[in-house]
Amino acid sequence: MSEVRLEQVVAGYRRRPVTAPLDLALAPGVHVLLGRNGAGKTTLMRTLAGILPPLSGRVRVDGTDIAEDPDAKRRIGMLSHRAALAPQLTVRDNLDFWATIQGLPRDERARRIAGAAERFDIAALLGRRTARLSRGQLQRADLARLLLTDPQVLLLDEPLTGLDPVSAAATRELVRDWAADRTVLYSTHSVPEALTLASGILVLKDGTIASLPAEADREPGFELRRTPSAASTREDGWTPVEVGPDTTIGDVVAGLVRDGVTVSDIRPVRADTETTVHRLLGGVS
Ligand SMILES: Nc1ncnc2c1ncn2[C@@H]1O[C@H](COP(=O)(O)OP(=O)(O)OP(=O)(O)O)[C@@H](O)[C@H]1O
Repeated sequence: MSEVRLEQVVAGYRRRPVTAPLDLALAPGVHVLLGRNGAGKTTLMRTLAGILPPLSGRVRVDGTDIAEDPDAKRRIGMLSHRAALAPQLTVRDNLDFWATIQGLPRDERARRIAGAAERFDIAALLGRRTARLSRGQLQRADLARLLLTDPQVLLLDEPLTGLDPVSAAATRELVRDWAADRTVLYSTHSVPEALTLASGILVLKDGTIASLPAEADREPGFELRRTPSAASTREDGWTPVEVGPDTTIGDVVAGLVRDGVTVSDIRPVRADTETTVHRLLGGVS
């Protein structure tokens, strides 16, 4: 089990910071990273993987700075949405090359490649050049590549993109299995996918990260029954009213009286997870 920690990490490119200084600790489990296009999810993941050096700050795995210790960096593996496999090489040569640069001896490489081929159902593809694989086949080969060295921290950048529903479901199952004893950071644009997988949801916006608050801490709101404006009433007869964090039920009633609105009932509610995620992403004001 490994923990990853960001300490005042600014992720970005030369002369172009993408994030503010970030502090974040990720324990084993699936942490889903959401953010609008261009928010910086890939940039952040590449920084966590040690592919892109942070403009400032440190990335630590189990307390060790990955910039100072190659063994700590090897505990992290990243799956990009563009596969990290050379198109002119066969799948077997790609896997063997990857295992070689990770320092595995020949016998061990052959053993692990055979195991990964079975696990990811790519035995029949080992002799094919990766340029000739379909998107889903390439994805499976890249997952096999990633898991050859059994990294304890997995960074998965939109791993289901382009997969058919059966392959997507199988990959989701794998992610759940891995997260039992590994730390997984998983980026996606799908809020429902995030909700089914995540033990924690992180939203990257304007260079900063917000964690989804626990249900009990969600922003409160109120619902009214039988308002005169039937058009804004939901099928169940209740109409949601959004309010600020300190608004009391008395404030809502006073507002209704002032506006001459009659209601038969009023009840406090808390925003559901999906609404809260959309609000954090900036889609709902
Ligand atoms: N190699 C690069 N050099 C300079 N800027 C880059 C580079 N790659 C990405 N950027 C910029 O960094 C910002 C963040 O991009 P990034 O790809 O990390 O966002 P993202 O959240 O992964 O987006 P998407 O959801 O569209 O994949 C964008 O403004 C992008 O233009």
